[in-house]
Amino acid sequence: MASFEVRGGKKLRGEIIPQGAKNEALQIISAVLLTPEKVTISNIPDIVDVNLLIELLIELGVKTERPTRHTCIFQADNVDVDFLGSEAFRKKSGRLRGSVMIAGPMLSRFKKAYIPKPGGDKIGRRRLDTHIIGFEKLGARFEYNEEHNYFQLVAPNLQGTYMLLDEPSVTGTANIVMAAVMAKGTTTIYNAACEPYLQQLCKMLNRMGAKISGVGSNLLTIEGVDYLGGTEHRMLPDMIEIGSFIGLAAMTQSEITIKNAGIEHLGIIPEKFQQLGIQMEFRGDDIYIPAQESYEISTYLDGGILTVSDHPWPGFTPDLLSIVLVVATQAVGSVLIHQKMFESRLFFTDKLIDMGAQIILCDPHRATVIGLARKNQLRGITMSSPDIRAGQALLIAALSAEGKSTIQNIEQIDRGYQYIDERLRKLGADIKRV
Ligand SMILES: CC(=O)N[C@H]1[C@@H](OP(=O)(O)OP(=O)(O)OC[C@H]2O[C@@H](n3ccc(=O)[nH]c3=O)[C@H](O)[C@@H]2O)O[C@H](CO)[C@@H](O)[C@@H]1O
Ligand SMILES: C=C(OP(=O)(O)O)C(=O)O
Repeated sequence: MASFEVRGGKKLRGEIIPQGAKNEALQIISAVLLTPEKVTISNIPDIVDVNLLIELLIELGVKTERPTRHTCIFQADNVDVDFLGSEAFRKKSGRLRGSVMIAGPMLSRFKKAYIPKPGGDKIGRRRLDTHIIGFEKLGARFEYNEEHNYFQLVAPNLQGTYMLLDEPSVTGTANIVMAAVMAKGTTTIYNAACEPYLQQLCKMLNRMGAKISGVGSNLLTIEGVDYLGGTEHRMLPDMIEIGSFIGLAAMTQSEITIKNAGIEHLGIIPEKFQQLGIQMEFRGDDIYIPAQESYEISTYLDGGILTVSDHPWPGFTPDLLSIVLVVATQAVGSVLIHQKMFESRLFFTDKLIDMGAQIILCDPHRATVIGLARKNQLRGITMSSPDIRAGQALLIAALSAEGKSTIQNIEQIDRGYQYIDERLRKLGADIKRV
C-alpha cells in the first residue's frame, strides 16, 4: 500500500490543466461495445479505474490502438461474449464501479450480460435495482447467482417502452440508454439522470446513429435503430477535479489558474465555492483563483446558516461535498454539509477533527463545520484515505496543515486523480509518494 508524505503550509502557484472526466470516460468507453466499427476517444484520463475498464474490454476481445497516452482507438468487431461468464471478468469488474456499464451495450448487441458485484467507493449501500429493473422493462430476464454474487441477464428481443425510474441513477440511466438504443420501437425514460457525463454519452450515441432526444433533461426519448457506426469523441474536463483544485487553492491560500475548464459544463459548481467566500474570475475558459488570506461563508438572505447538500444534476454533485467540507474548516463562518445520497461518506471527518478542525458529525449524513478563520492551522497527522474524494479532501487538508502528514491507502486517490503528486509538485507542493 503506497502513501503520500506531505509537508504542508506552503503556498502554491501556477497553472493546472484538468484531466478528462473519469465518470464520463467510464460510460463512453463502455459504449464502444455497441458497434463493430472504430471509435476514437481522446482526453482519456490515465487513472486506475479507466485503465482497468480498458483492460476488461481488451480481455473481451476489443482491439485497441494507442496513438497517444490519452487517445485510444477501439474496435469491438470480434467480442468474446463467453468471457463475461468467467472468474477473471468477475474479479476485475469487482475492482471498479464503471464495469457495471458493460451490461447495457452487451444486452443491446449480444443479447446477454453478466453484472458481477461492482467495486468503487465503499460509501454506503449502492444498489443496482434501477439498472436491473430498467433492463427488465425493456424485456430482459434476469437471475441472481447468490453463490458468486452476480446478475445474469438475457434479452432475445429488447422492446422499447415507457419507464419512470425510481431514482435518477447516473450509471443506471447510462446502462438503460445503451440497452435501449437498438431496441425495437421507442423507449421513454422519465426521471433520467442528466449529468454532463450522460449528455456527452447521448451526444456520442447520436453521432453513431442513435436517435435520442431530450438530452440534458430528465425525459429521454429513444427511437430504436438497427445499427450504430463508428465515431470520434473527446472527453470533457473533469468537473470534480476542477472543484477539487478550487478548494485546494482556497485552503492553501494559493494563486492558481485552472486552464480550459469547460466552464459552460460546470453548472452550479463554481457558485457553491463562491458561497464559501472563494473568489474566482472566469478568463475565457480558464478559472483564475487569486491567493486569498481568508474567505467568509455566506449566510442565507435572512441570516440563516448555509447548507450545502447534494442533488442529482443540475444540483450539486455528491462527489464534491467532501472537498467543500474540508475547505469550510478554515473559512470564516459555519456551514451545514448534508450528504443525502451516501450514508458513509462523512466518516472521514474524524481525521479532520484529529488535525484540529471544528466539526460536529450530527449523524451519518450531516456535519456542521465551524470555520477556524485561520486562527489555528490544521496539524499534520498520519491518516488513511477511505474513498477517492475523502482521500483528495485529506490531501488538501494535509497541504494546508502545519508539519508533516502521511496519507496511506492512496490507491483510492489514484483511482480518480491522474499523476496527482507530480502535478501538485509543479505548483510548488512538497509531496512525495513513498
Ligand atoms: C462511476 C460513476 O459514474 N459514479 C458516480 C455515479 O455513481 P452511481 O451511478 O453508482 O450512483 P447512483 O446515481 O446510482 O446513486 C448514488 C446513490 O445515491 C442515491 N440516490 C441517487 C439519486 C437520488 O435522487 N437519490 C439518492 O438517494 C442512490 O440510492 C445511491 O445510493 O453517480 C454518483 C451520484 O452522482 C456519484 O457519486 C458517482 O461518482
Ligand atoms: C464515488 C465515486 O466513484 P465510483 O462511483 O467509481 O466509486 C466518485 O467518483 O466520487
